[in-house]
Amino acid sequence: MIEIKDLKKVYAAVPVVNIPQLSIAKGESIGLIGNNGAGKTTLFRMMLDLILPDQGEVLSNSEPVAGNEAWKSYTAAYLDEGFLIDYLTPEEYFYFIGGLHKYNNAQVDDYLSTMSDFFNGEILKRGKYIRDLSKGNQCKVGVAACLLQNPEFLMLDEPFANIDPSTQIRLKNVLKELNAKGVTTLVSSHDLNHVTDVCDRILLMEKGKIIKDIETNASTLAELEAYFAVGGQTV
Ligand SMILES: Nc1ncnc2c1ncn2[C@@H]1O[C@H](COP(=O)(O)OP(=O)(O)OP(=O)(O)O)[C@@H](O)[C@H]1O
Repeated sequence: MIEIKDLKKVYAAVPVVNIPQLSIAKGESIGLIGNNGAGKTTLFRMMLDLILPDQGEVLSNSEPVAGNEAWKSYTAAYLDEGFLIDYLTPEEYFYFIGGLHKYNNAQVDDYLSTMSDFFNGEILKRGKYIRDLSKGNQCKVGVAACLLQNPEFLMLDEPFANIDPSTQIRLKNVLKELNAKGVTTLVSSHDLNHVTDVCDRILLMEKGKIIKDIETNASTLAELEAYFAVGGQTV
């Protein structure tokens, strides 16, 4: 589904992403891990055509994402609050996003009624604008807006970072359900427990390079903990 070819991004003469080749097959659940500054978000941004690579390209279903529109109909992503519209209420935002995918407000309401556990009474009908929600609740809105789009490919950047433990567990269940339905997921996280729990394949990034590409198995968590316990290694 996704092909990365010879992808490079350089800031201040330092390569912050440098991936000669990476394939993500349809239906895979991928966890992207790596210490601060490893290049995870920069990779996500190039995969979403938010920044241009200095070299190479990202293909989605065999078409370059850069300058193309087709991938947008089946890809949903939440990287940060910049993906939200601060002056809208959550309801208005969901209707807006739903409208882009030709859902009417009643269809959006039906979907929102399935999210009441995930929202935990804090998102809807609170008379608050998105800008006034806590960071964790903003993240819930962003993730819920992704799910509303019924994506074939879902990208989430550190979705567990600001959400409470109950929501983390719910989100993990949501991700497992999506994978069972064949949705391809790419989730970055600093939480090794969560990524090894929900992802079949783990990519470990360091200094812009994918230095490990592991099929998750019973020893993966211990292997990764051992790696990070010594602060990661350079290659
Ligand atoms: N616009 C920019 N200008 C200069 N340097 C940048 C820019 N964006 C990112 N970088 C640098 O690129 C490197 C990778 O950053 P990136 O945000 O991709 O890392 P990350 O793995 O997502 O980190 P974290 O885990 O802290 O979120 C960092 O050294 C960062 O300072």
